[in-house]
Amino acid sequence: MPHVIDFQAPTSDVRIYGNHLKHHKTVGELAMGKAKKEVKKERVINVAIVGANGVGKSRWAGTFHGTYPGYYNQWSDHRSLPRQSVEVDGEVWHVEMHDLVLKPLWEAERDISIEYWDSMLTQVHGVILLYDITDRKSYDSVTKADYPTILSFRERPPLDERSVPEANPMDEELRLGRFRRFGGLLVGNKHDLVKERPLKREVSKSLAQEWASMHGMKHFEGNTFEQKWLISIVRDLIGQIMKAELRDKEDLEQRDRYEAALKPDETSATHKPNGLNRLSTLSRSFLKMRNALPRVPLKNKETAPVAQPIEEKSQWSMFLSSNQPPAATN
Ligand SMILES: Nc1nc2c(ncn2[C@@H]2O[C@H](COP(=O)(O)OP(=O)(O)OP(=O)(O)O)[C@@H](O)[C@H]2O)c(=O)[nH]1
Repeated sequence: MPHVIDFQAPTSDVRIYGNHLKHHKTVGELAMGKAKKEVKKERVINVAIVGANGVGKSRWAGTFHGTYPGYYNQWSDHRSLPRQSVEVDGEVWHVEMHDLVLKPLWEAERDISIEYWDSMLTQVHGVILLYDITDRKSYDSVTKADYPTILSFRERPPLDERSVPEANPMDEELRLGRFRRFGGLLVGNKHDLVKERPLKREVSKSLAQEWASMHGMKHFEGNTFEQKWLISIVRDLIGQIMKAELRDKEDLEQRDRYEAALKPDETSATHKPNGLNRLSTLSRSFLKMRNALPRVPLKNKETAPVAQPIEEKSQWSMFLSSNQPPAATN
């Protein structure tokens, strides 16, 4: 699995969907007149902007990509989506923003293409949960329906494995593509409206902040007017993506160590798990120590003390065994 820490050399073309989404490439730019080669790390990532109709997703994506108020329609051709470059710590991240309405999914509409959603929701690196702060329903739907829907797609096995029950659920594809953590942000849009008329606010900031921190996310409020601000939000999201991938990497390494410990050792005649062989050094030194101790002969059966049965007494016996009152002490 590609990780942020471990950038790979370019291999193939960067297509839109599939694991190659996470493709990293390294480009070297030979600065004119300079002997030193300046290397910049680049990466293409996909971000989903999710929310109810009318919260401002298209405008958010359009302003972020610098195409608003031009035509922006993600349904027409995914391959023509623009990429916005965001620099974080000297690394360039080319971000593709996909504006998604998940309502047809959680309402289980019949004519939706599950393959599309499956590839989309399992492959995105980051998610912006967008709501309109003047519309409580939009907040409820993004937190109570959209977010759980995304999680449900990330957690289930790939479509092709669902039809093959005996497939190993932990194969390479699954290790890399599924169960991946993602970066997430909760963003309240149309803040300009409450600035002018505070009574229009339907979602309190503290409520949204609390929800976000409960789900390990950051929360922001703003509007879609300024590209600079939207880029700064995405920069934050990239930070979350990096953290998520680091945690995934740690999980995989831990699981690899665990699996390696359980693998049979080919050099040994008896197929002891590697873990036991590793332990054997420890157990050998323990045996050495034990053998070095002075030997105490074991008592045979006759000389060994015989355990005496404990006389069973009622818990009240101390009061009942004698009718004599305790002798007075002078
Ligand atoms: N006041 C204000 N209006 C906004 C803001 N962002 C978007 N809008 C307006 O909200 C309306 C809906 O915006 P869209 O970007 O089409 O919303 P959407 O979420 O893509 O809606 P659907 O395409 O129906 O899913 C438009 O009239 C936008 O101009 C904002 O930050 N402030």
